[in-house]
Amino acid sequence: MEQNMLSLDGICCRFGDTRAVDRVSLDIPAGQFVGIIGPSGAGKSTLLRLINRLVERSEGGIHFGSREITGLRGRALRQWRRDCAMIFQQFNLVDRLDVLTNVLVGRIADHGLISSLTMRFSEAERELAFHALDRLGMAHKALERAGNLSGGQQQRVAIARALVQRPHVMLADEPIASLDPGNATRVMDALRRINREDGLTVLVNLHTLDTARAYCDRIVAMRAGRVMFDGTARQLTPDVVRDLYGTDGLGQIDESVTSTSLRRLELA
Ligand SMILES: Nc1ncnc2c1ncn2[C@@H]1O[C@H](COP(=O)(O)OP(=O)(O)OP(=O)(O)O)[C@@H](O)[C@H]1O
Repeated sequence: MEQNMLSLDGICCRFGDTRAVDRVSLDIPAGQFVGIIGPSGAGKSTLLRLINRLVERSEGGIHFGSREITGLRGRALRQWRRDCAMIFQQFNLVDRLDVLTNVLVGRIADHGLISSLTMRFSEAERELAFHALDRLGMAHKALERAGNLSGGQQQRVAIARALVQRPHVMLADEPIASLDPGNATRVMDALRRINREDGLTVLVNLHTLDTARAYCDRIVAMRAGRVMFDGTARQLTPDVVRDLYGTDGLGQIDESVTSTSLRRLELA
């Protein structure tokens, strides 16, 4: 098995009668930048949460290289959660702490209880955190209160916090959904740069087709828990988009997949 290949094999997740994720199988090679698109309720968030075990699968398996993920417990599960860092639409920073300390929180999993509680970090860790901020163009804000930053800046700090975990996989659940276009571009650029420079696998849930087409090596489209399309941006033709979101047009399309982006696709 290819080292660090993330493999989902017939993975299912049910909530009562709802099949949030329904028999999804994907092989994601190390270093791929994968965008997951689809209408609201398609199962995109649940898929990412299954991978990092925030929700449990009903059926199927997940492997990372030779490691079987769905059975991990205790220490091994904590290690896996470090290996696949997650970032969210809400940046989840501690507003009243400074930016550097927020990034250092990403190291806490490596600490014992006492040093975590007192938040004592080594000089090497502080340097690591500072370096991560620098890569995201945020080093100059290191000592500022996190709550004073803009949304885009907070999301870049959240990415820096994820990076100091030294993950192999980055799971990003709608990381730009609450950002203006300029900040959305800065965050997506940062994710792609890290993906290219570190060979980090990135799975990102996106609401806009244009962004998925611009950034992703591979686009996976979901509807009603199933994978309806898996291919490159070039293969995601207007016909495929219409099939995905329904022929009766924009009514079924998630509102942020705008008519403008669809029209642009049609003209392409
Ligand atoms: N914890 C839960 N309990 C019950 N149902 C859930 C839970 N989480 C998700 N669901 C349901 O599973 C389905 C898939 O939800 P999910 O959030 O994964 O979709 P999504 O594609 O990420 O949607 P969105 O783009 O709106 O965030 C939906 O029908 C949702 O209502």
